[in-house]
Amino acid sequence: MTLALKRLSRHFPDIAALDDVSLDIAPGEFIALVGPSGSGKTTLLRILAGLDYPDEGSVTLNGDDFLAATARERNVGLVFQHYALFRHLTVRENVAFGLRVRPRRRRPSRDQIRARVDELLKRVQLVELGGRYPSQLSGGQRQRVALARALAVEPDVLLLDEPFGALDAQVRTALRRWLRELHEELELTTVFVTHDQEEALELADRIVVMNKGRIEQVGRPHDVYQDPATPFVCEFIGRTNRIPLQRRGTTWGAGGWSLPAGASGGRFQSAVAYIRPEHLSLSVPDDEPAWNARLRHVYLAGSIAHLDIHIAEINQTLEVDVASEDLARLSLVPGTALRVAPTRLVAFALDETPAAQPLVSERWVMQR
Ligand SMILES: Nc1ncnc2c1ncn2[C@@H]1O[C@H](COP(=O)(O)OP(=O)(O)OP(=O)(O)O)[C@@H](O)[C@H]1O
Repeated sequence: MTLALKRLSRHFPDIAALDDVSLDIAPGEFIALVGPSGSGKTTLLRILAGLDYPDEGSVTLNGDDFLAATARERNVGLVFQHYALFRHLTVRENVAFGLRVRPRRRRPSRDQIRARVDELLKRVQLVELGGRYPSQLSGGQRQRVALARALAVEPDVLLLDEPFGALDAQVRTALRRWLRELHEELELTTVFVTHDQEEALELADRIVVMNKGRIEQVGRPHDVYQDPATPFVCEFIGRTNRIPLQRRGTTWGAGGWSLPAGASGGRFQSAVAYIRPEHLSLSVPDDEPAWNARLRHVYLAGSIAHLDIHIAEINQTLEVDVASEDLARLSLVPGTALRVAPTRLVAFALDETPAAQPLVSERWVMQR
């Protein structure tokens, strides 16, 4: 039951909300669409829901034209951040709604609807609240009712747009784990829009990173984090340090540190390296290339400590993560002198055309 999106574009008068987007979604997959505000996530979801149409491109479900079907004909379940429940209906009536309004020949009997609602309320852990009205529920409970209502019609695809966006951090974390379990139990196919890259990394089978209406990268969370395809993905997913590199004969470097010979970069003169905070070694032996750094601040965050280190020779402050238990072992206190080098980085050579945005022309990875 593959949902195939091919070369979708959606133009508004002054912007391309979607620009040549292609994506195959496999049955049972949990896909997270991430990207900054205005990158096209909601537009893509609305097109799948039948609430908007592309100017170009196609969407097929098992080869059938999905766009030719109306929103009602498509068997999709929808939950939005503020998906208003019907205020005058109880929780049970809200959940039953999608089944009650079906055309008579497809409508289940009263008893079937009652059984289905019972089962769904059990699933979303709201059995005892079935008689309440939406105004008598917490935000998290309301979103669970909205999800039960979306699931009532046994959708082929579940579409969620920031469903937990308005909830506080703790409720959000609990609900996202619960959603993932529900997705697996019911063997759903889910497309989930979120601003929150941590949520996406934790939940999804694959992440789709969007930027200005285009897909920058599609991949498993670990791969996108570990092997970002573009500078945008490096900066958008996870934390990172960005360091400009200069060409030095056959190597690349910055200050007293250089990339081992054999690194790529061909004909280019400048490049940028992206280094994750956990990919910096703080005690490099004297005979290996390194930066001389000084520890500025230590921020303890539970099991992890975030450090700010300053490297005068490149005039940059970098973020480094270490396990909190290593702080004492490595005598890490503000003012400590360190010899620092990356253990892994992703670098992009930049074309020196006089364009405002230098073009990325080559990408390489160093791993020690
Ligand atoms: N009906 C519309 N008319 C004109 N422009 C629109 C319309 N709908 C969306 N846009 C524009 O298209 C772009 C993509 O919008 P979209 O809502 O898909 O982004 P998004 O990634 O979901 O953003 P957010 O995370 O803020 O919800 C934005 O620049 C938006 O202003």
